[in-house]
Amino acid sequence: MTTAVNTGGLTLDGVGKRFGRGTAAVTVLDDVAFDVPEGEFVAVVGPSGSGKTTLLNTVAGFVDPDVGQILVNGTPVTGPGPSRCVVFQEYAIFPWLTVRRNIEFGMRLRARRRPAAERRRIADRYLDLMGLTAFADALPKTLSGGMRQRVALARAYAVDPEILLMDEPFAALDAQTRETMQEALLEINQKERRTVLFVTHQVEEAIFLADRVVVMSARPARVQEIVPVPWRGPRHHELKTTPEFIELRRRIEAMLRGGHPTPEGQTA
Ligand SMILES: Nc1ncnc2c1ncn2[C@@H]1O[C@H](COP(=O)(O)OP(=O)(O)OP(=O)(O)O)[C@@H](O)[C@H]1O
Repeated sequence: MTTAVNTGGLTLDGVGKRFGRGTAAVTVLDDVAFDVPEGEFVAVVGPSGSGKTTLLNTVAGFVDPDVGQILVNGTPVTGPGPSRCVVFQEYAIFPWLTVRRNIEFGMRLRARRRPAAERRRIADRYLDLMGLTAFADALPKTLSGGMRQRVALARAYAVDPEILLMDEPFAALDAQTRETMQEALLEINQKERRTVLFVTHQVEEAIFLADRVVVMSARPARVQEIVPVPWRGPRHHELKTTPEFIELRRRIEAMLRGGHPTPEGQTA
């Protein structure tokens, strides 16, 4: 079964955010601007504490920017809404619901609510795509961390938002599970192209997953550079050990160590 995928484009237009007042005020985001065209996977990397989560939260509508605006398909974001769905680092799934019910739950909250039989069909599809069919009736506590994140991803895809937002979704997983999850995410996104904004600490993860990597400066976060990732089509972990990949990773890591915005006009 193929489903019409509900995807859209994202624009960040001069987004700025300060927290606190007076001498205690901290500017976290400064004139952040970039586009994520429909169906593109963009990863955001930046030094620790630079404002990556704040950036994602402004797109989610959890945090209001002080200046600038965020547009989803040309419509300004004024708060949280069904056009965007966030996958967090912690397993934001309900412990008292089975895997299937967790996946169906997100769909029940949508304004454009689908009939129960259709919700079930869609849940079946994502159970299958995320390798969860055998665990459909299991409770989350019986699952490993990786499997629980699979449920969170399946639920986000099933909700069918225009934009998927992911905030370090694999950070709590061990290295091997993290690699498996990266491949699982690439696979599902290969089958169903979505617009994704993915925040991560790991440059390697960003390059491996994304079409483009937005490199942020140290706080206040500005866009230092937007780096296109040259590989198209299916990616496998061996890619990470190729000279081209390692060179790109080193380049981005060097930018992060520099940590300061490039002069005006050089930002992408
Ligand atoms: N609600 C808030 N009130 C005040 N300060 C805040 C608030 N939210 C975030 N900050 C501050 O903004 C800065 C950026 O935080 P943020 O979590 O966005 O960075 P990050 O790049 O995601 O960090 P990390 O890489 O460590 O996860 C931090 O100094 C943080 O303390």
